[in-house]
Amino acid sequence: MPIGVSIEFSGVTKSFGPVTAVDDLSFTVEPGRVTGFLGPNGAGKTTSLRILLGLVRPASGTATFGGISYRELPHPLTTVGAALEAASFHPGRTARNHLAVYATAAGIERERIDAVLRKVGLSGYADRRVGGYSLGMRQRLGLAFTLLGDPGVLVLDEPINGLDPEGIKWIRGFLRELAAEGRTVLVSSHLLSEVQQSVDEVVIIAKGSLVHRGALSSLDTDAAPRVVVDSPDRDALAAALTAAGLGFSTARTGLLVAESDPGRIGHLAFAAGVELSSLHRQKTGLEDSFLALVGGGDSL
Ligand SMILES: Nc1ncnc2c1ncn2[C@@H]1O[C@H](COP(=O)(O)OP(=O)(O)OP(=O)(O)O)[C@@H](O)[C@H]1O
Repeated sequence: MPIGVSIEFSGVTKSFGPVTAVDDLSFTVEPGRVTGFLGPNGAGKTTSLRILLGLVRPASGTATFGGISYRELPHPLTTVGAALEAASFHPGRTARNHLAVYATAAGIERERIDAVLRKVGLSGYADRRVGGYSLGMRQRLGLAFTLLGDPGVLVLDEPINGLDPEGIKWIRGFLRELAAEGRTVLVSSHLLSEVQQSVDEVVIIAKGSLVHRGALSSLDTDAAPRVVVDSPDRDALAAALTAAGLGFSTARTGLLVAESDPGRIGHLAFAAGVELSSLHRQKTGLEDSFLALVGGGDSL
């Protein structure tokens, strides 16, 4: 079993004309865990992964596998398995045939083909034409390809995109299994909810910059505590909050106040003669914390 090496981004910056796609990005991804690389559409995830895989040259900084850039790896296919875009397979050829072409080109022995097909649950379909495969089966074949060289590092761009519920359930277990085998698994997604059940760690970027790095559970506590309060007379409530020097934003269910104690808001409203229709501490789910970090607004 190959040992996973860490993925290291250090001060990576890349612009396309006036657009800064990746901005001084630094983080490390460790083996033995599934790490979610998260951010809204356009945050710079794909560009970062393309830089990591030597497909795009950064303006500055380095992205390496244990200190070695992809292009300098002596055996790239046996070190890193990567699936960036939805793989396109010739519809007239079988899964086995596709993998055989790559295996031959990379000098990988034929036994690996059956091993990877088994691993992704495609053994029974190995000799069928890919044209008849469902999207989920194609995704599995793409993953089989990434595993062909038995790499210690897996880099997967939006692998859950487009999968049906059964496929999603399968891939969650699959990613966990790969990490449990000691591999480094980096999985990008623009939806935290999509990968929440598969990842141990998160790297969150927005507008090309790192906004959060830590265990998935760290997202729960990082969100600033807030109180949600509403009144039949919102304007009067807003005026009372402003007069007390409290910052707030407006959400569908009320005003979100940068304050952890609902009692303080209740007292303040009472003192200002403002009737309240609701008052509670905001329940911050992981998704709320994520959206707050990436500037996605309030999902209340
Ligand atoms: N080849 C390119 N030429 C010009 N602009 C680009 C190019 N590649 C990416 N960009 C821009 O860089 C920014 C980051 O794009 P990127 O695809 O890396 O984001 P992303 O987080 O992967 O988003 P998505 O989930 O939508 O793919 C976007 O503003 C995008 O329009």
